[in-house]
Amino acid sequence: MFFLLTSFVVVAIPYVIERFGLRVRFGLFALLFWLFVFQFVLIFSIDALLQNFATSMPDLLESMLTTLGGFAFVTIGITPIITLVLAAAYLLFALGQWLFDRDEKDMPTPQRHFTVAIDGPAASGKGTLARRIAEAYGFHHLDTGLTYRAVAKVLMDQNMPLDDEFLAEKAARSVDLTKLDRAVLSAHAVGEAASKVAVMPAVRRALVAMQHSFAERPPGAVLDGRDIGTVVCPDAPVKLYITASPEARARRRYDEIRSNGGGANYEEILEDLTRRDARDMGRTDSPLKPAADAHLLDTTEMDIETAFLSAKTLIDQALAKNTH
Ligand SMILES: Nc1ncnc2c1ncn2[C@@H]1O[C@H](COP(=O)(O)OP(=O)(O)OP(=O)(O)O)[C@@H](O)[C@H]1O
Ligand SMILES: Nc1ccn([C@H]2C[C@H](O)[C@@H](COP(=O)(O)O)O2)c(=O)n1
Repeated sequence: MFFLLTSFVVVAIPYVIERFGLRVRFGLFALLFWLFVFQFVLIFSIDALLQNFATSMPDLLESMLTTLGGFAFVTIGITPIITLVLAAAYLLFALGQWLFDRDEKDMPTPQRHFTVAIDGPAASGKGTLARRIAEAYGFHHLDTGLTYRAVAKVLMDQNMPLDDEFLAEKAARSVDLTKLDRAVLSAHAVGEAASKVAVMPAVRRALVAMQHSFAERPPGAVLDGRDIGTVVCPDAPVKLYITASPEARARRRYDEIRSNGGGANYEEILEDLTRRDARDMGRTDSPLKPAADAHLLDTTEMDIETAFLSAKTLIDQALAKNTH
């Protein structure tokens, strides 16, 4: 029993090395190895047998058998050598494969990215929420409204008309995402002009291309605007559509301007927001609307932190799905 068990373990050793050490499935090396051992033992046994047999024979027969034994040893003896060469070649091949696989595993996998798309009307709180999410998750943030404002600012600075699509497209192509100055671009007049240039398809095409590549930055990006979930990032795993009543939004904008030391008229702001909503929702190209799979978040009665916690639940769920 002990002999049987030991023999089994010895026989299994080359297979174990091959299967679990080099992670090769076939067991070819083990087969060649044992074939070699078998051939080797067989040849020596035949040779020894013939030599033994020959000594008990008359001289002539003995020399014939010895010659035959030697001849058999040389010719049949080649087969274990061939087997050995084959086994060695196969072992080298398997070793190479193992090293190659290991190198491939060590290679950095393409970096993953995660996109949060946020849309909504002016002053709904999407920018505030986007910044909060980006900060919490270490994601990049792009306020796409600033890109349209940047186009409008270029045209305004050069006294160019706001309805010339050719000039506006040229301005759009010159936008540098790293140089969007919120302080300069947040002026009321720039926002009004931005809403006008944003209706031009050529401008949108140029800006959407930039926004789309921004969305692919690892480890993740949060983009807020009007068409992020519908056009810029239709495959985003999390899409939020933020709303609030026009009155609540006008109140927030009013408070914002006042707290920055500016003068403001609530009625005028409300009127302005309503006009802006109509233009953003009514244009033909990429109108403001929730994507079919967007989560609606009405923040009229919701403070910033509660809005963030609602978004966080959705993002955490999507992130958990993404890693499985
Ligand atoms: N849930 C909220 N409750 C109260 N105030 C809020 C809330 N969310 C945002 N605000 C405030 O409302 C104002 C407008 O918010 P924000 O700039 O984020 O809106 P927006 O949708 O990005 O606007 P725009 O499209 O014009 O850039 C800010 O002063 C912000 O602090
Ligand atoms: N993805 C976007 C972002 C903005 N716009 C337009 C609509 C707005 O009237 C204007 C300025 O945006 P804000 O900075 O106020 O958010 O830009 C758009 O069409 N698409």
